[in-house]
Amino acid sequence: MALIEFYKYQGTGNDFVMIDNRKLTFDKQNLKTVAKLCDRRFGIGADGLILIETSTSADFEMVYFNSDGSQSLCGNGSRCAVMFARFLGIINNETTFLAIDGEHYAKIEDQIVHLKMHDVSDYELIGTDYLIDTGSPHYIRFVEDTDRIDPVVEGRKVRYSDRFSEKGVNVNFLQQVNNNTLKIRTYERGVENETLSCGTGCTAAALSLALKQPVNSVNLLAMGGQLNVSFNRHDSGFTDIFLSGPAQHVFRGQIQV
Ligand SMILES: N[C@@H](CCC[C@H](N)C(=O)O)C(=O)O
Repeated sequence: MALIEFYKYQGTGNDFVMIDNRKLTFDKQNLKTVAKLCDRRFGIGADGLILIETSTSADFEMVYFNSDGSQSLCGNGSRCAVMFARFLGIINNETTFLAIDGEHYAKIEDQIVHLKMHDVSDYELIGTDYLIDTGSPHYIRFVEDTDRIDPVVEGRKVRYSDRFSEKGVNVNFLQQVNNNTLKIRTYERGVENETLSCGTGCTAAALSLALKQPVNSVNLLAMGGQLNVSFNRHDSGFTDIFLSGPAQHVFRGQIQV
């Protein structure tokens, strides 16, 4: 039995258990422990778990796990990790850190974390839906009214379809509110449920709107709050993509595992 000290953070309702693992005391091969800590009944409860570790090439490394123990890039988790790294005294208001897809720059301004995402040059049109990888793969579907769909039922149809069942995909439902505003609901693989917000999903959503009309800054109204995605559009794709929004400490504690 070990006693683990943790912090709980949330970014627009996407919630994470955060652990300072600079001394490598947390065994990250033990995915059962990851899943247990994220369990909302038998553990702390979270959409994912993040370890902050040291890096030789950047300010720190963020190691992200979905609540089932699988790994990918997490946009909201990255924003929370930046806030946590500042709390730990590793950084001030600007940083370059490592995530599963490589290096990211971020800055904190007035409690808002601006996270630079990698350039996106590729997408696929599937009927009227889009498939865009923003560090994690996102299936995008525009709908009339996001309040009138069940993201779990509809999301699972796509996520477990023949094409995606093996590796999974996140499924986003978008409703266009005005020229540069989208309502969004997301079914996340690895959580296998709707989450209140998904940063890489909001990024993919904003880029998909830009594929339909000229826009370079999009407001995303997620179930757990508001995010903004800004970018430059070129013939070859999208650069200077920033995901911006709040990230907050919720509570801290200790748990026996
Ligand atoms: N909530 C995240 C995305 C986390 C990864 C995703 N579930 C996947 O496995 O692809 C975000 O804010 O980007």
